[in-house]
Amino acid sequence: MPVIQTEELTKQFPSTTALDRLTIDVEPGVVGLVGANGAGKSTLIKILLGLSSATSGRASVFGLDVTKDGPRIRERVGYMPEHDCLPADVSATEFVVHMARMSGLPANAARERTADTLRHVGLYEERYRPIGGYSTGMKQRVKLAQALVHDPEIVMLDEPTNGLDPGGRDEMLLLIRRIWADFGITALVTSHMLGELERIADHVVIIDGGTLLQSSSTSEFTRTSQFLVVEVSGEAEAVAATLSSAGRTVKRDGTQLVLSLDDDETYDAVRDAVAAQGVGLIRMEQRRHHIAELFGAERADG
Ligand SMILES: Nc1ncnc2c1ncn2[C@@H]1O[C@H](COP(=O)(O)OP(=O)(O)OP(=O)(O)O)[C@@H](O)[C@H]1O
Repeated sequence: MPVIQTEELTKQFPSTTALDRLTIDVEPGVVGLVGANGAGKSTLIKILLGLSSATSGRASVFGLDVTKDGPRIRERVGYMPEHDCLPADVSATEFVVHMARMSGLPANAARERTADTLRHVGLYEERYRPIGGYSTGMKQRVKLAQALVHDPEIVMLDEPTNGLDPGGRDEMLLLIRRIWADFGITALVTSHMLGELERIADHVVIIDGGTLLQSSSTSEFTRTSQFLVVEVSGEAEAVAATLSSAGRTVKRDGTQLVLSLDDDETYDAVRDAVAAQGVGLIRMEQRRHHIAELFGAERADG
């Protein structure tokens, strides 16, 4: 059963249509919600959480209507907001315990769950230091911890890698993947960076100007293309020349050769050319699409 469903969901602000008849189904797993700045990602999350109301259309979480069942939905959902919203002068432990208590956990359970969750996000050592002294990466982890502390069934994470350096981003992505893999908590993750979600998401929903561009499993997005990528240990130029003179269309891409996969004999042609040049064949495989290719390379890196 889908955990999130929307039907013709529309959100009209006075000067802009943030969501325009958006219809999506989200199945359990890690789900990437991708779109450029202003695409409508945060607006969708806020409607799902009952923080904002739709102009028209319907939305449900666990089959519960967001307009009628807000409190019951919020009991089962964790939310990590996009912007910095943490008090500087309290520790991670104090803050996350407070959020756990707000979710209805008794004092002892709140303390235990806080310790477990901060350990899970890698903040156990620093848990008694004031948040004001934390790095951006540590603050993002506190926000993630408060979203997880009441043991939700789904977490909605709005731009969790924002402001992080490449190492911090990788760590955050790994943590998100583990939320699903280790605890079975569905994660709806927004990002304007397509490449990073491709690495961790089971399913990707792409929106643009509030409308759905595509919703597919990640493997469907990254299906194989009609190009063969070849890497050789010796002189790639000579191999390329041999393939060209055998009538093959071949391009150099750095140290790799990329051939149009015209027919089954393409593989044999590569083996022959490699043998003729006396070089080693390191890799020969069908190239896969990257989700970012659908949108142009410039958006792939944010
Ligand atoms: N409270 C509001 N009042 C008026 N317009 C709004 C409001 N909130 C969002 N918008 C507009 O709705 C559109 C969608 O915004 P939204 O924040 O949902 O996009 P987003 O995909 O989350 O982008 P970002 O990553 O920049 O947050 C934008 O054009 C934005 O300016």
